[in-house]
Amino acid sequence: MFKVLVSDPISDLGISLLVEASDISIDKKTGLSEDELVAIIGNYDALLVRSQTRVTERIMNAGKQLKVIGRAGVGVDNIDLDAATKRGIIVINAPDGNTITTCEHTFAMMMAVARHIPQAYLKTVGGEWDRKSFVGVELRNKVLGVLGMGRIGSEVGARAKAFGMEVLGYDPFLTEERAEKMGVRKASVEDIIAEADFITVHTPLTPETRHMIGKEQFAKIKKGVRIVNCARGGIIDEQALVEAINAGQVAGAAFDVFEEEPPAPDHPFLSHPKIIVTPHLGASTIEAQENVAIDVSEQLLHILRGEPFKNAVNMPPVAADVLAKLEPYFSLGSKLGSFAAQIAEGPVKEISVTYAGELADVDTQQLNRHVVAGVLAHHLGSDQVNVVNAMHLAKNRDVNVVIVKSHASKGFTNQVSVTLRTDKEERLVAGTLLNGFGPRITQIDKFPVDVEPQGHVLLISHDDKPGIIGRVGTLLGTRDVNIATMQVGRKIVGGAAIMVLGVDKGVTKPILGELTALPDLHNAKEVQLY
Ligand SMILES: NC(=O)C1=CN([C@@H]2O[C@H](COP(=O)(O)OP(=O)(O)OC[C@H]3O[C@@H](n4cnc5c(N)ncnc54)[C@H](O)[C@@H]3O)[C@@H](O)[C@H]2O)C=CC1
Ligand SMILES: O=C(O)C(=O)COP(=O)(O)O
Repeated sequence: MFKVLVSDPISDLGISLLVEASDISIDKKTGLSEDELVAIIGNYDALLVRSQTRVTERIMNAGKQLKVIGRAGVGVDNIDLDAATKRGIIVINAPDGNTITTCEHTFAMMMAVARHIPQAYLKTVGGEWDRKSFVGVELRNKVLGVLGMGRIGSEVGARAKAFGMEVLGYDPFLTEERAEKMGVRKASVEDIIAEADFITVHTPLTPETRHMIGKEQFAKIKKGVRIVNCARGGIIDEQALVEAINAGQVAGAAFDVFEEEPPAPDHPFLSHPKIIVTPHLGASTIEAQENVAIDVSEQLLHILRGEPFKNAVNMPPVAADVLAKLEPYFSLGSKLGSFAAQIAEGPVKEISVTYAGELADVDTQQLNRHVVAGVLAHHLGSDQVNVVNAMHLAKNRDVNVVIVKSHASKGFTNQVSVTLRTDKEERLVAGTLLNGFGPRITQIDKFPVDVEPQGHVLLISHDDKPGIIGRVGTLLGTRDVNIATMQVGRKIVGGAAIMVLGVDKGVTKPILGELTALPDLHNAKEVQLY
């Protein structure tokens, strides 16, 4: 049974998939402090949050069983991603489900600031009939500057055109071609500062976007501009904005998000007549909350059940068609890595993975991680290593990872070869997926073999001499070790050879010692593959 903690208000309907799953038990505990979370997180396999819960390194360290953190929404700035990656905790989000809702909130805010709706409402319900103070402006024929033309920014741009606005878009990834397709003018931040009557920001908060509009920009900004922020507090310098409004440079602002949430009671925005605010409501519609909760619940289930999943925030993205090609190789890849790690002596310096055949043309990043995780799990423990932290751990330990692609496949449609270089030796284990037979180890060092990578495997190196198979069989028999399968590999008659035995149970160190002491036998190692 997997235990999931929901620590922010998340749509019940959206998480019904989890509620109904027989292998999941859910606890909902919202509004917990960091200390309270630290005290209970050790019981949970997954944590589901929105933006309120700050998922700190302390919480993750206490979450000994924590495998996945699900963010029902876009921004993951409330989650310490580095700490999650280090600990191998997968972080997923639901980036698509609240795009339209947040775009619509941006328009609600833009129109509200253009027509002074909140201020007029307050006066009217207070008993005043003031029609003079609230003369607004039209959106039509105005220039809208959109900083950040991602999911939400693009939707805002598209709708702004319906209002008759001219849209200037700035985004480091906005090409001339895409801008043209969207009917948007590709612009620089400077163009937008100089020309826009309304500016709306839709970027994440990063060191680069922090105070993207600050003192310097306000000094040059078009007089009378109105500014909307439904993305993240801090993209616009709050203090500089207040000064620019007070100086008459900026006509008004509408903010859904704050540098610190909730803002302190004496935050200047809360009492400013020209600034309207909402309490981070951008994603708060019934539809968006259902969408994001469904998306994140689906992914969470896959991850907890050990099924392949598409995207994680702390892993490189992989396209569905690429995933379909790679997925069958995940288990083979980690077993090859594990096999190689178990036979190689000495600390690993380099993991070299060669993909031959059709895999040579596929983006194998995800598969690389499975191989590397397989190698490292042998040394660091399978509970410590997974596909999220494998590359990070390798780098931290100065283990070089080399990926080689080759179209020569030695007769197999695809072959994955893992070579480990330690400070003592170099070992190679290669394998393939055989149609109808599943994964197979096809080569160990220079010897071709055909071995199912499963269970307990004995790898014996010996001289190719008559009688050796009998001696090994007899010794194992007298020690009550049943041989299920046997393969011998040699390059030349009478030369060096290997024997690969599938055995029904683990072989103890003393038995391995006895095997090694047999005449013409050089080494015996047990490899466990699960
Ligand atoms: N108020 C709310 O409740 C909500 C807020 N958000 C926030 O809205 C923002 C946008 O969300 P999405 O559109 O879904 O994200 P997105 O990732 O689709 O778009 C962000 C865009 O910002 C661009 N960008 C990055 N650095 C930039 C820079 N220095 N200058 C200009 N553009 C830059 C990126 O290239 C990307 O195209 C995020 O910060 C997200 O957390 C999202 C949903 C709800
Ligand atoms: O999805 C986002 O980035 C948001 O900011 C929405 O936050 P929320 O889920 O409403 O706390």
